[in-house]
Amino acid sequence: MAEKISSLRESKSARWVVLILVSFTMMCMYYLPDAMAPLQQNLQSKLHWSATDYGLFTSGYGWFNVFLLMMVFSGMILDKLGTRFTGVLAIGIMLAGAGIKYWAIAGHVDGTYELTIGSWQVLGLTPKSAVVAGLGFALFGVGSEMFGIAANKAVVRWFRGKEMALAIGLNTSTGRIGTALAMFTPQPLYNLTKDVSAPVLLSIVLLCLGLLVYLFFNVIDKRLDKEESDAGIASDEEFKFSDIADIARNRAFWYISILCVLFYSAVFPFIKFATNLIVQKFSVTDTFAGYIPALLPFSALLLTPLFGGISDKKGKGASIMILGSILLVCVHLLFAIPSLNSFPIAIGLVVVLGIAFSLVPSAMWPAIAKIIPESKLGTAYAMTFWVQNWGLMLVPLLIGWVLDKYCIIGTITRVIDGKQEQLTQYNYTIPMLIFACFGVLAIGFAYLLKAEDKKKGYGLEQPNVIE
Ligand SMILES: C[C@H](N)C(=O)N[C@@H](CCCCN)C(=O)O
Repeated sequence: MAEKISSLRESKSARWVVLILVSFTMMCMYYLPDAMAPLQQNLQSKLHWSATDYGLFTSGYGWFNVFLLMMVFSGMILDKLGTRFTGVLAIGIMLAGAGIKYWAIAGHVDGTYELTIGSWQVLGLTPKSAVVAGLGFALFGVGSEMFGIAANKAVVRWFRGKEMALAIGLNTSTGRIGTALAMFTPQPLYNLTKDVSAPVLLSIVLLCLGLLVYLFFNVIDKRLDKEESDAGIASDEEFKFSDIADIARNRAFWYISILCVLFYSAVFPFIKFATNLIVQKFSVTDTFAGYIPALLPFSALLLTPLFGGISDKKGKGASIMILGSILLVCVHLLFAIPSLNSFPIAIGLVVVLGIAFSLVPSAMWPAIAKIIPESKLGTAYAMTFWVQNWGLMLVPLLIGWVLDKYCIIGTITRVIDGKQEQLTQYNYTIPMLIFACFGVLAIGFAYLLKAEDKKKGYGLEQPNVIE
């Protein structure tokens, strides 16, 4: 009997075109989450956001994902309706969220909120603009996470048994281009327009471009479906509720998910505060300070596919996660030392953080595909993202609160757009120690994962490529 194979999937060029299309959309989507980070001080002077308000707005990304279990629904939608429909739906949701965020940051929302439950002051004179922008970001977060799991599943579908980790690495890397652009462009855009919302508008344009490109992917992916059904190859099994229980029973899955929340909690929220940290600690200008954290996605951009390629050929996935977590701790501890304040040190540390940020994701995302069958992969990625979103939601809140409560060291007067503005000065030692603690715990879970792999034989330390 003739072997049932898909010629489209076997075609290297078709696989790589698919990867380019999905990754381009990923890049467009990664611009918005970090686009406000270089403008933290401008948000303080223009919209009167304190560090706590900025932390609240930043935490918005996870609100709906965490509390409304949106990612679990996203995983179900994905496993039931497929990557094409889910991807388009996700981009639509991101566009709606970005629109709300733009409206709030463009200055259409005035006044403050105060919310007290019993003796607990939940919101104390919080600018409405921060809350509404946070709600927009929350909606964007739903779409962004939904797209992330759809993209992962699409890449795994096209690359399983091939260059899977390399492909996931390249896909993640193009996301990093979006993050790097988000760090380089907002200050120049602001200097040009004097408008803090200009980067959000740019993100809306990028999302529309991403949508167009994703529609091209849909055309090719549909051809693969047709080819597989003509060849009698079964399409993915549909989502079942028992999938969640099956995945939740897998100990290795929990080790990866906990490692994921710890590791990413020490990276993404760090990026959100990094420009301000560098302005405050290393005494450089806002514009220049924004360029230093941009080195992080840049180094990750080059190294993630490199490490992905290495783990495809040589394996060692669990060990790579341990090494990445160790580097993460070293970087944050060195950032915490007050006397290390010369800016070449900041550059070096950010580059090393970029290495850590390449090692762990390049091994972590393919590892999930090794321990969970493909039919449940959408749900599994969704569950991991759900755990991770707790960190993405709570950690910025914690850091913003800690900064305002324990780290204020004074105020300075600066002339911004011809006006004298009072800007709060912070010492970032405690936040950096908090980030380092997440890293220490991440190392522990990476070791547990390695031990579990040895016991169960998932092959995390084995190569991915089947020659
Ligand atoms: C924030 C999002 N949930 C996330 O975890 N992003 C990861 C995953 C990338 C996987 C891409 N195929 C990231 O490292 O950006």
